Amino acid sequence: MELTINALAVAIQNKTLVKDVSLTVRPGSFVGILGPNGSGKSTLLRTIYRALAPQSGAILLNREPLQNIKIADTAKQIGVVGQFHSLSYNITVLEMVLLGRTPHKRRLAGNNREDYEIARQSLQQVGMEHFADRNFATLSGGEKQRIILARALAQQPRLLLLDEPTNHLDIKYQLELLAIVKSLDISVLAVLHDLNLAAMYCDDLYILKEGQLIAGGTPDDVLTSRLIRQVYEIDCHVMKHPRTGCLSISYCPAGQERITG
Ligand SMILES: Nc1ncnc2c1ncn2[C@@H]1O[C@H](COP(=O)(O)OP(=O)(O)OP(=O)(O)O)[C@@H](O)[C@H]1O
Repeated sequence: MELTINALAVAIQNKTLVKDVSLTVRPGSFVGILGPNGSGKSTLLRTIYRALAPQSGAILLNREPLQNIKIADTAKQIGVVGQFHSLSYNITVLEMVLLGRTPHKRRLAGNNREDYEIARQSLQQVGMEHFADRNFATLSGGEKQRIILARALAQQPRLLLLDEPTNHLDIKYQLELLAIVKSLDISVLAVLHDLNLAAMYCDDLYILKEGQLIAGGTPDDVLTSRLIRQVYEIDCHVMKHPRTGCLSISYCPAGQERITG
């Protein structure tokens, strides 16, 4: 699925939080949105999944304006993994993942064999199949985050929107989660904070600052020390990782050339 955003503006309480944003997520590509805290990343994502209405501009799915698509149809096509908010529903993990099947079912219809199979496969994809019968509320933050991804996978979306999906995960699971997402043959738009993870997994990156896009392109194009300084007001060293060939960024706190020695 192709996502196109043209000259989008979003305002809340008369304050414009997203200004003139245009970007494209090509079918099957993994696109990252980066930017400092409060730069409008979540606001942009929430507008795409229709939790907020745009002030102006257009959002198109496969060139069809979003407002022409029924909400029930967008629910089938767009999966969302939002920011972690210590969810503690008192249901089993399998029941939580089965909720991902809801947009595909008639109202009040129960889960059928296919729903169970898809839910168990999704649990397997995130390495959590042995947690199926556990009470969701008793999981750790990182375990919950993986189950929420499994729920989105069970939805079998054609576009996945992720808001800081690696929050609460240790580094092994950060890498694993992004590798799972990358291996899916669907379009992904993810808000990320970790520039190194973005460099490793994203095909394209866009950088937001104060609601405006200030750069877009491949990680090699975007993640320059000059741009990182402009956006985050820090010094850094950017090099190619000798094993992965991806950009690798190390940070130098402002005004400190050496911390030890
Ligand atoms: N409902 C709201 N009412 C008023 N201001 C809001 C509302 N939602 C967001 N904002 C403000 O809009 C700005 C952008 O918020 P947003 O959550 O989109 O930023 P973000 O880039 O995702 O930030 P972070 O990296 O900290 O998660 C922030 O200054 C925030 O305080």
